[in-house]
Amino acid sequence: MVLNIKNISKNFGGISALTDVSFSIEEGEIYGLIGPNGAGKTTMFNMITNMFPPTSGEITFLDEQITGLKPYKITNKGICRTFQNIRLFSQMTATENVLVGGHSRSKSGVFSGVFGTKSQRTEEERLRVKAKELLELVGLSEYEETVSENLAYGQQRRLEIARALASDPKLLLLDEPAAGMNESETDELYFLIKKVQERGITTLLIEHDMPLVMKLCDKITVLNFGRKLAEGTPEEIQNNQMVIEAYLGSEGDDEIA
Ligand SMILES: Nc1ncnc2c1ncn2[C@@H]1O[C@H](COP(=O)(O)OP(=O)(O)OP(=O)(O)O)[C@@H](O)[C@H]1O
Repeated sequence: MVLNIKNISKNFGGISALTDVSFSIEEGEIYGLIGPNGAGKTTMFNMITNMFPPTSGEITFLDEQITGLKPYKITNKGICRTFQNIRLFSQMTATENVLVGGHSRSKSGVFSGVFGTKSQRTEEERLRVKAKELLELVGLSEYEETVSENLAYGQQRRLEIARALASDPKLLLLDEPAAGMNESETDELYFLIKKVQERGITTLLIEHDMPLVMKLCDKITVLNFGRKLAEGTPEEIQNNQMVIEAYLGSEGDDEIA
């Protein structure tokens, strides 16, 4: 088991964003976390990365308790995330953005290679080779030197994934990677996430694009009003009456079946 979420609750003042949610993810899975708007999905990512501590419950990553660890320590252990809104350094090139991701786990600082010791320069070189390889993986080889704000929307989203992969995660958390993408960009994203899986990386995916979720995920947990409503394979989830009703009653435009 890669990740075990055990009885996680989170209250923000009077709001219960999550109530007693448990699920676990096996190695190599693409695991979907879905639910209507405000269901608590991003809050769950914030619990896993400890942006905020849970009110109660425990999170175990590769048999080690990570609840309460500092976010950078959680990254160092091998969990990396992307955000709902693009958070690239808009004036930096694609390569530089990926290098920043790699440096978040490297021993040397971002620019130390320029002035630093031989071993730091070797490390810098290693990260550059890796950045090149990751840009190829996400289909951005042609854009290595392009300033990220000049990339198309779908390309920026793929660049974010390359940056997250630069820290060599064992678990990748993707928060609505297909948001705002057109159909061909979403198709490319599908193949990219599959390629990430082939590398042995486990993915936890928040996504509103139901056809993509159903095609991609091995298993899914559905949240509704901060509680776990259902868990199962895409087929089980699509046929679950409670899930269908939760989506029909929500104001979002997701369609579960
Ligand atoms: N930092 C915070 N402070 C106060 N309330 C918060 C905070 N973060 C989330 N919430 C509340 O917790 C609930 C769950 O929000 P969350 O963003 O986790 O939902 P979500 O499922 O990711 O929604 P969406 O699909 O719209 O992104 C909401 O009622 C939200 O207002």
